[in-house]
Amino acid sequence: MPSSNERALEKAKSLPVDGLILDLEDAVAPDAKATARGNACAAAASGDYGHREVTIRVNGLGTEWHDDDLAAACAAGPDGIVVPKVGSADEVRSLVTAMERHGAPDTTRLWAMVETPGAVLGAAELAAAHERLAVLVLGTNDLVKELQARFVPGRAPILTALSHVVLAARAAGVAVLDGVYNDVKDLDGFEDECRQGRDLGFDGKTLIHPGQVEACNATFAPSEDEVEDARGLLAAWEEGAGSGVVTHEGRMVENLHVEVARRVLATHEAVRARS
Ligand SMILES: CC(C)(COP(=O)(O)OP(=O)(O)OC[C@H]1O[C@@H](n2cnc3c(N)ncnc32)[C@H](O)[C@@H]1OP(=O)(O)O)[C@@H](O)C(=O)NCCC(=O)NCCSC(=O)C[C@H](O)C(=O)O
Ligand SMILES: [Mg+2]
Repeated sequence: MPSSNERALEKAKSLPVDGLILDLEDAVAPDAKATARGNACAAAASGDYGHREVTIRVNGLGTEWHDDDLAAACAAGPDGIVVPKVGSADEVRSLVTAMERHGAPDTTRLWAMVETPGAVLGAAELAAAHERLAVLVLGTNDLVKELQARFVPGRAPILTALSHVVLAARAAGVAVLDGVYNDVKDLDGFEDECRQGRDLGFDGKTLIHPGQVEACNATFAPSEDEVEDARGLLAAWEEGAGSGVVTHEGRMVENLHVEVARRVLATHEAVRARS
């Protein structure tokens, strides 16, 4: 959300979201940058956002605001500092060095936005560049712009890039969030895109409007059917204790499927505890 929008900052205290990105970059006009920076840092330091992870998206490397944004964000100590248009593993390492120089607490992780062709192509190295890097966030608006592609339902022009970044994140063991859906009035299209992101392996989706929260939560949380199926699969596995393979609902079950079922149930429990 734009950190210049005080009503949005207030509203976020009651939204059922896992995390907040308080933006200083593209959602904030140049003459509002300083006010937005002050708002975001005060919000991050306030402790008013409960369980929600609070992050600040600073302006990108090389912009006139980047150094001041980064210094202020490090002092505020949010859960994460989101840096847009990170281009390479070297940039990740120099960002971490700068965070340390500015005295960021260890609990403040780096979130890198992948939104240029170079970053997508180098995503594996970028994702593994430093242990302080915790999350990759797709910037699909910038990516479509840089590719000179078009927004189309189904996102065929950027599917290769989306999957490539999920592969890189999984290989490095960092989380990965899908990009935003711009048409805040088109809930059907939004739901389709959430489902696609979930199917591709994303951990979640970045949102731009409160009206998108419910559908996103419903898509990324395990459904009742998935939970039921996971419980049945674990029961079948326990019944067949000792054999390397059993069947559940006609499907082969091996220990890797047991791991998946346990993850489904753990996610379900985490969501239930939250709600
Ligand atoms: C998209 C919007 C400009 C729409 O704004 P608006 O028409 O004012 O929304 P509503 O009147 O429907 O708002 C209703 C209430 O909800 C609050 N609100 C609106 N948006 C948010 C939000 N993001 N977070 C929290 N609260 C929000 C309003 O204040 C209203 O509250 P109240 O009056 O008290 O009822 C607007 O939604 C918006 O600005 N969205 C965020 C835009 C943004 O953050 N952009 C940057 C991130 S996306 C990006 O950068 C992409 C990436 O880099 C890439 O390359 O892809
Ligand atoms: Mg962008």
